[in-house]
Amino acid sequence: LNSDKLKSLGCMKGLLLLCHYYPPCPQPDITLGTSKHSDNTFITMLLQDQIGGLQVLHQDCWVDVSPIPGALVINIGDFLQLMTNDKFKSVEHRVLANKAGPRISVACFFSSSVIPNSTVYGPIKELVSEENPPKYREFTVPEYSKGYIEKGLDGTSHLLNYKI
Ligand SMILES: O=C(O)CCC(=O)C(=O)O
Ligand SMILES: [Fe+2]
Repeated sequence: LNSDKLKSLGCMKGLLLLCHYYPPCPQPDITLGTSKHSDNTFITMLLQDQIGGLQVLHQDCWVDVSPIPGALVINIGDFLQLMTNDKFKSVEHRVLANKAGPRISVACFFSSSVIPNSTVYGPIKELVSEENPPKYREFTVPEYSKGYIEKGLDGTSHLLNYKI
C-alpha cells in the first residue's frame, strides 16, 4: 500500500476526544468501569492516569495494561480490522472499577463516524485477492455508526454485522 493510502481514504479526518471520570467504587468486585468492547474506530490513542484498571483480552485471558507515566496506549479499532480484511485485529478491552480513588482517562478516537459522508468503505482492494477474498461487505459510515450505537456495549462484536 502507498504510505498515504489510509489518509487518502479519509481515515484520519474525524477526531473525537472523550474524557472519562470513574468515581471510586465501594464494591469493585461486582462492578465494571467500562464493560468489554472493541472500539468502532480506526485507531484509538488513550492516556490513562496512575490508578490502573484497563485490561485487554489476550488469548481468552484478561491482561492488565499497567500505566506507564507519559505513555499512550494505541488500540486498533474495528474500522481498521475491517478495512485490512482482518490483517490487523481490533482489541477487546474493559476497565475494572476500583476503591482506591477516582480514575481519569482521555481517549482520542480517530473515526470518520464523526464526519458523516456517503463514501463506501470495505476491505481495501489491494489487500484482497482470489486466495484472500473479502471477509466483509461494503458499508457507509452513517450505516456503520448507527449500527454501533443501536447495538450498545453488549459484549458482542460490531464486525459480525458486516461479515460475508
Ligand atoms: O478508560 C479507559 O482506559 C478506556 C476507555 C475506553 O475503552 C473507551 O473510551 O473506549
Ligand atoms: Fe474502548
